Amino acid sequence: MKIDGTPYRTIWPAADGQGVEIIDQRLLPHALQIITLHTVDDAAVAIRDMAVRGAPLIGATAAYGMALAMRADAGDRHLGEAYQHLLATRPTAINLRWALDRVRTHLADEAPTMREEAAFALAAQIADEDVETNRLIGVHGLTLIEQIAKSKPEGQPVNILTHCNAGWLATVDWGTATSPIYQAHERGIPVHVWVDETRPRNQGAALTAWELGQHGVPHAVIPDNAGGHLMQHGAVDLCIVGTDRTTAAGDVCNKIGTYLKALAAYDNGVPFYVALPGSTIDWTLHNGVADIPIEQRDAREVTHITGRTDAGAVETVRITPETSPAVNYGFDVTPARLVTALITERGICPATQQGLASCFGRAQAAE
Ligand SMILES: CSC[C@H]1O[C@H](OP(=O)(O)O)[C@H](O)[C@@H]1O
Repeated sequence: MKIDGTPYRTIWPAADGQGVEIIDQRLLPHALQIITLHTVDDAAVAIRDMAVRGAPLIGATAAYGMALAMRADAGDRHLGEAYQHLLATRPTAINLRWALDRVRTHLADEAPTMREEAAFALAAQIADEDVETNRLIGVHGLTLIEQIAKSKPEGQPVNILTHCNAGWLATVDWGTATSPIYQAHERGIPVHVWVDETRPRNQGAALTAWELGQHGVPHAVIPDNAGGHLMQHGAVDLCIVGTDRTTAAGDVCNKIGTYLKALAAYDNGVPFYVALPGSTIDWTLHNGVADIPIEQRDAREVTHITGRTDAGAVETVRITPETSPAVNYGFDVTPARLVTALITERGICPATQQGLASCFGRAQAAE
């Protein structure tokens, strides 16, 4: 997508061939800072510390991390060490393991002398595939927005609620949940987005709002707890969120608070869609609540908040008593029964084992 009119992706090989460049998302919306990753550890730190985040972008960054590792040492031992080092960064987004497995499998068959070039080529391919996959998610999701638009008075916007950031900043480009929104906006369909701020890291307030503003998409940032009220009063036509891992049975793991939004949607008869690429499906799991590992992050993300003063200084301040402990679960799991459907690059899929298997041409594994 564009930033101040200039096309960007979230990750790309440096022009001088000396590294991989990323947008450091920790500084948005206050500053646009591009940083260069030179080593596999740079990539691991960028994922762990959320300079890059979002399941597909985590996967692409890990793939480039493996390439940087091969540049330093293409031996079998280092291949395995790099895999484990990157895998240990964050536990929930399945795209991390998906990308690492794909790269390790590909490199295992290569002579060490060929691994650096092969790894960078595959990382670039993974990035390019992500862009096209997300564009297709938008194409299919657009049909849902078009259907609702037809039922509304002329000029009235389709009101869409989203949670966290499943935008182009969470992927290499387009985003997952935002791709249908961007494509509807670009076709002149009036849309308005309710942007959950998404405590505690405020990916919605800081990233989704910034993205939508850059693209001219009408939106409003809302407290996480406002969505149910808006749904009760008919202000939400549909919800579209992303996911970090979805089971073969359609249970959806996403940023903490998604489950509560799905419950409110279910109670108010609001369609609740989840946008995802096939790479975010964990075909080995069927019970998301029981089996998906939920990342617990530093309590400081809850006890402190970062913002920019009116004078322009970016500061982090404490918002809780020093004596009060805090607990920081990063994700929750929405059972498939609360999901209207899954928007994928293959089309709109039922959130069922049979629906996903059919969409992705897979034999149904026994539960
Ligand atoms: C398209 S994946 C987006 C997904 O990732 C976010 O988590 P995080 O910012 O912690 O990486 C959030 O769950 C989004 O829905």
